Amino acid sequence: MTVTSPDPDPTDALSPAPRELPVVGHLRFYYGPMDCGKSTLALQVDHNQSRQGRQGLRLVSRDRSGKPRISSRIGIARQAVELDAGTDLRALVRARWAEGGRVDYLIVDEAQFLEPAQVDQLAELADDAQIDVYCFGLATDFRSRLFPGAARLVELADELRPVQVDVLCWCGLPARFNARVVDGRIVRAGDTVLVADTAPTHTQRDLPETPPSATVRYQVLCRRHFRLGDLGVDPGVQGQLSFA
Ligand SMILES: Nc1ncnc2c1ncn2[C@@H]1O[C@H](COP(=O)(O)OP(=O)(O)O)[C@@H](O)[C@H]1O
Ligand SMILES: Cc1cn([C@H]2C[C@H](O)[C@@H](COP(=O)(O)O)O2)c(=O)[nH]c1=O
Repeated sequence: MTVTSPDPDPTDALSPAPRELPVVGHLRFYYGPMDCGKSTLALQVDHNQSRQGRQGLRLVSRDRSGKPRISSRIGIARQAVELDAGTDLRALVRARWAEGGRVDYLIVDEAQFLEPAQVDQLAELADDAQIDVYCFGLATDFRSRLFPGAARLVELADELRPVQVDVLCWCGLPARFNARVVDGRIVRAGDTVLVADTAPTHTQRDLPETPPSATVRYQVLCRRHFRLGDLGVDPGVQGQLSFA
């Protein structure tokens, strides 16, 4: 008796035997200059995840509002857990589990301020606890150097995604650089961390080599104008000129 095997499936040669893939979370870093919409995107991702019944935590470090929240200039804001340099992110997740909650995803805004070790903790949560981690933040500081937290994210993240919305330099070119402007002048030295907005605000503390209660703001520039330290015409003055 001859035994014939069933006709081979013509797709067999192309499809290897199905293999169970391990379930893992992903660590993603969405980055871009100030004012490009990172916090807006963070809140959109949170909204879309929770709408599908997934449970997550919103985390933030030093939001411009000075409050524990993720706030977007487009006008929306949500409460978040404030992180400091000593926060163990694995302990935060464990605490939520202990309360009987699930953690399917984490949203981390101002992720440039994370300690490198905290980024390692996020990678551990993605790999070992299958948590999807979405980080949003600046890549580079006012000297165009990678923030330590951003550098670690570049090293460890599964996906690096530049935020798609272009912010423009005063000359019209896309702006990737965040200049720090103190009392109207670009500065190149100082502390890495100085929380402020793109609109001028009075500093909360004295800055080295500047008068007390200076005004500080950030301005996004193209590489050429960042290199030259050329801030263009002050937008307020420009407005007065064009309507004069
Ligand atoms: N009134 C407005 N109408 C439309 N878009 C706005 C308005 N105000 C702010 N935005 C958008 O919000 C962006 C800033 O969003 P935000 O999430 O605060 O940025 P980031 O977190 O990257 O600093 C701006 O680049 C602009 O696209
Ligand atoms: C360039 C630069 C920025 N910062 C601060 C300023 C703001 O508080 C945040 C960035 O906020 P955004 O949501 O991206 O607008 O970071 C800083 O501390 N040091 C810097 O060099």
